[in-house]
Amino acid sequence: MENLQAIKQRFGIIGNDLLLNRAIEKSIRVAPTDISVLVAGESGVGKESIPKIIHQLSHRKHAKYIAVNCGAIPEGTIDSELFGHEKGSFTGATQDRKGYFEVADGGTIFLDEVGELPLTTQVRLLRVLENGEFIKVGSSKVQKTDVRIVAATNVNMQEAIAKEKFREDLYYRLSTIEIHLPALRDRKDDIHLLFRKFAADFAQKYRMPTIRLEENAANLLLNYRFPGNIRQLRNIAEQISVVEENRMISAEKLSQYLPNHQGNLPAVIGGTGASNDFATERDIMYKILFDMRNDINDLKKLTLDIMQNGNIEKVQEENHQLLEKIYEEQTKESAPVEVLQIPSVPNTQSNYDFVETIEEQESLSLQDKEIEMIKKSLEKNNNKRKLAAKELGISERTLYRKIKQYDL
Ligand SMILES: Nc1ncnc2c1ncn2[C@@H]1O[C@H](COP(=O)(O)OP(=O)(O)OP(=O)(O)O)[C@@H](O)[C@H]1O
Repeated sequence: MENLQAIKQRFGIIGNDLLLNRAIEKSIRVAPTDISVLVAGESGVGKESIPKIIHQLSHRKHAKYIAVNCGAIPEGTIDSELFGHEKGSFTGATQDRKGYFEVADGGTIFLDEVGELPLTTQVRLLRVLENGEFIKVGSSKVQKTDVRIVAATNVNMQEAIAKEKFREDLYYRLSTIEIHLPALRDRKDDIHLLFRKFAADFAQKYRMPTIRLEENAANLLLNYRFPGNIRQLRNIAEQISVVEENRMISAEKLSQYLPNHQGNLPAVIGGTGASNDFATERDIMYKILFDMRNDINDLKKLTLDIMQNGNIEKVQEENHQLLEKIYEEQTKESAPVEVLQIPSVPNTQSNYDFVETIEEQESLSLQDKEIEMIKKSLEKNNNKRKLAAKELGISERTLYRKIKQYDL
């Protein structure tokens, strides 16, 4: 059996918790067999690494590994995605299409969020599990495939069965072996280890010094419940790494990043909980508006100087400090230097570059805003995707897709 530490390193798994180790050991042991595995655990605990370990340590490792987010595929197309379709079987089916079960023949399919599968698809899946048979949408020909299935869920499957949302027979077929990953709050010894690793990663990514926690902040982190588990811890480490100028983080500072934290620390602005989030948000908005107003005034002055005084060198000399400030800010955001230099002769090419850069930055900041709003809503709704999707005015599936897309 491959060494546990080596596996953790190979798959980027951090932590020494006993339950985590057991889950990995179980994966290693079950890998060489063809047994179906169900990975269970709350959202964000790291379920995705288990099927990868299983596939890589199995005789199937040279064949395909396909991960499917069952919750992210629209109900109308999921059968076609999984099992393929024949040309003309529905409007838009202009060609025959192979499904994942055909493509992954000889390999492994990871069915993430398996509890989201529609009941009709569950019937098809049961058949594959029982005898390796499936039928393409719109076809009558039975095809064979040899695929190992690893599924994952963060919903209580017993409840789903009781509510008749999930077939009991399929559940038993899928969960011949069940591997449970513990919630982060139940593996407290790993919290710091993970935080330090993420802090170091983000320091490298954003080329800034690593953030560190003061002792009381470290204690605060240990006692937080982490409804979003490791995904949430990672996001917190990223937010603090990017936003905080002082790299030594106090408990007071940290508490601003822990939604619904019920600690006794003095609130920085306003009350606690959600209202505090909004108070903080409002203050941030004021600060942004204030900074923007100053920037606009600076730019107005600069433009006026250029218009009134045709001598660029003189304008540069007189506005030395302002230009230095702009230069500094822009290089921090790694914008191209050409944008910041005032050309002494008109240069259409560099003007064009400038427009492009602005557009690119705007679309990037729009994406950032979207990410920020999703994160906020998830935190506010205790990671309940249904509530967050409702609040954001998007479908649960869209939200699910975006969470995956942005790795939230
Ligand atoms: N032990 C770990 N070490 C380092 N990073 C981890 C660990 N566990 C999880 N992560 C990171 O946390 C994030 C969430 O992990 P993952 O997507 O596997 O969670 P999940 O349990 O599948 O969640 P969901 O049920 O919402 O899909 C990922 O960025 C992953 O890399």
